[in-house]
Amino acid sequence: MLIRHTPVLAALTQLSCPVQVFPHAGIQQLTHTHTPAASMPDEKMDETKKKKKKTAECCGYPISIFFIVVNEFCERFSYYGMRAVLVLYFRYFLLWDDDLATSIYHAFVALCYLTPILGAIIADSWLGKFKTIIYLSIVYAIGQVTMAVSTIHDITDSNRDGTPDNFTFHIALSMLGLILIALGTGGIKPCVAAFGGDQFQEHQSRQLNTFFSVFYLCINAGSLLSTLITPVLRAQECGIHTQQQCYPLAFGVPAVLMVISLVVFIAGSGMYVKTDPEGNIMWSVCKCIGFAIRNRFRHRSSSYPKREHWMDWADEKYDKLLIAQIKMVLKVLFLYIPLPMFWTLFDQKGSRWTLQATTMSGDFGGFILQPDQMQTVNPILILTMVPIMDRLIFPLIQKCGLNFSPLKRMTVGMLFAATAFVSAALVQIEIDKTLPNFPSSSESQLKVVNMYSTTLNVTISPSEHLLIESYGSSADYITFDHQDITVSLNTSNVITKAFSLIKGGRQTLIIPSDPTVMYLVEDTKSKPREGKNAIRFVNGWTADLNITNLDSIEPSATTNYTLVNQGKRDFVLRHGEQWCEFSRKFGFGASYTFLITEAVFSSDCESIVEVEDMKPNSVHMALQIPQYFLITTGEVMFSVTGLQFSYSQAPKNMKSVLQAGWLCTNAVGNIIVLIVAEIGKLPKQWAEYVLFASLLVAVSIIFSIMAYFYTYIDPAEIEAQIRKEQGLEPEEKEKEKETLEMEEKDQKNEQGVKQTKI
Ligand SMILES: N[C@@H](Cc1ccccc1)C(=O)N[C@@H](Cc1ccccc1)C(=O)O
Repeated sequence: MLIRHTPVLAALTQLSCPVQVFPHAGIQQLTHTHTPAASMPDEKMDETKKKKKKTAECCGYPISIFFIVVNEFCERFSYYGMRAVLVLYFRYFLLWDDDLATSIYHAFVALCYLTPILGAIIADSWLGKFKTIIYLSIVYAIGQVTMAVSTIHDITDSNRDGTPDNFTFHIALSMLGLILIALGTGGIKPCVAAFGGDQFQEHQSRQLNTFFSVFYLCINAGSLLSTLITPVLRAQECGIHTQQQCYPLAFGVPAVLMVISLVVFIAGSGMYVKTDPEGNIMWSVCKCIGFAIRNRFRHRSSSYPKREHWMDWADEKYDKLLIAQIKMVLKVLFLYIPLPMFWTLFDQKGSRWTLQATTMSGDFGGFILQPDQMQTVNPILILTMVPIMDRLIFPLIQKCGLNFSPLKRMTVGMLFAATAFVSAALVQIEIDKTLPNFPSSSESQLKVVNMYSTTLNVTISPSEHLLIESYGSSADYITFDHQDITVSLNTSNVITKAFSLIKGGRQTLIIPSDPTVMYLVEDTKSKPREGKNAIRFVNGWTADLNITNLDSIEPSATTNYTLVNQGKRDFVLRHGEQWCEFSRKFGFGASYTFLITEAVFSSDCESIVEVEDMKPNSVHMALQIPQYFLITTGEVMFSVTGLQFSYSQAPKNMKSVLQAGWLCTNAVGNIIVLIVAEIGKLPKQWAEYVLFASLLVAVSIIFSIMAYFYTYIDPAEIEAQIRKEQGLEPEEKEKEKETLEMEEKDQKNEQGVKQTKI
């Protein structure tokens, strides 16, 4: 176990404070007869006692915890539910393009994890955690309601055509809503976990650790339910004048959940242990750090004796306790420097891994999984793995006599995340084997479709000779390293035509019933998005046709691609009184051209020919389960432990600040994802996965070295000890300060300063 006896710890052990191992947390904690309250002034101690008496317990847990975990469940439902439909709202309601929609989405997520700093400062320096949670939850709920209102298209749809008439209004309102939500969700995030921790008393350290696991379970139960429910709500149709996708319901339910979350939190108000902030702590911290730096600079000459820690240069002016607390926080924040790399990998499961899933098959026999639904595997695994880890794995490791301290757990968590990316790379290699051979930027690809009544001999200069039967196509795309081609058809007389192909593109040459008007159409050159199928029709019938959900199609013409979902789809082809129904079952990620023959109506649509432009995805989405399993194991070891660690190692008055520091590592991780996406990618996706895995292994090695030198502390014990020391030596301290002030004036330093290291 990593514990080093610093002077204070040594002093503490001498003061009959036996060191006891709390195996569950893996942190050495100090049992103490001197509680922080014991060294407080009498009135303050009475107040604390009063507060502690009030906390009712159930099975060893404070009852107030119930309100906090329910509050967290509702809040996470609200947050993840809103997030699940946000990009679709940008894309299909505000009609933004893909790039703008995803950039604003990621910027919003990054903002949500930057605002915790603001919430923590407000809580620890000004309002206290309880009031901060209440006020910022109100801001959050207002944001959610604003967002829901912004999605009601009828507000500005004065001509009742089903689309909003004033987009500026909807954009402005939704941006205001999102800013309020980011302020609210981020602001309360560091406070809720820390406030939950504050409810526990000295004798409940085991329950305190279980609390963080239960807290994490509630987060994931809330997020799982909402990511399943809100997309279903969105898919409903609603509206006053015209029926549209029901965004108001999809955003409205999260808004209601946020209001419930606030009400539940307020309902528990009489039961909470509320710790008031000890003045403007953040301002004092900044001033103290500033003074230490300035003072160190002033005494840079070698004639001044060195001090153990650079913060000790604030000793002349600032309280020993404050200096010790700052040292504790800085030590942990320093340790956090490598952590964003974990989140950089973790957050890619929402982007890169979902994209990977779009190139796979989600047919699980009894049910179909859409690519973006694969993400729900994470909270499902969390719900099963946290109890297994807590009840089985960690106790087992402990029984084997292995020391699995929090920082070791976090390192192992990082390594799990790295192996998850190796697994993703292996899956990618399998997928790449099945992907079509798309043209490089200098190549062009061509396919030929024959809608002529007889088999045709097609020559594409200089050397391609094809024999294509009527209503048939060339076997696959032909790749050219030049763009200009000449096509010759051997009909009753030879027809020759020159074409210029698109560089880096895929095209089909359509030879209609009148071959002299043969023409090129552009094909998709990537897998259709979201695992959908791209389909189009070529009309070989003699007159205009109407096809369900497509525009009318002229004879010999080709429709644009339409995206259809997996499963059985029906199309009705109609011309005047004549019609027939055409059904096809689709898989994932394929592309087809359907050739409508002259006999379409007489054959009851049976004669329609299917040309497969791109094969359906064949690698199964189940292959992603190992990588999800590995990253979730990593998350349980890294994230749940990090949450506990940030609470346990923070001084009492800076718990929210350290929680915010922890959340900031996630914000930085998200920003790294954005930068990497912008800077560009490696040519092969699997190579990028391996690169990320290697980077995380390197970072985890650095982290384990830093962790080796970290000393676990019990902040409450140290604070109590310093308070005690201060209480015993006020005069001595006063004298020391006076001497040092004089010394500063004379610009002489003949006397060293006694230092205390935490
Ligand atoms: N496992 C995630 C929740 C999740 C739900 C659905 C899809 C993906 C993820 C989780 O527990 N998140 C926690 C902790 C966290 C994780 C990342 C960044 C900040 C916090 C949460 O509080 O949301």
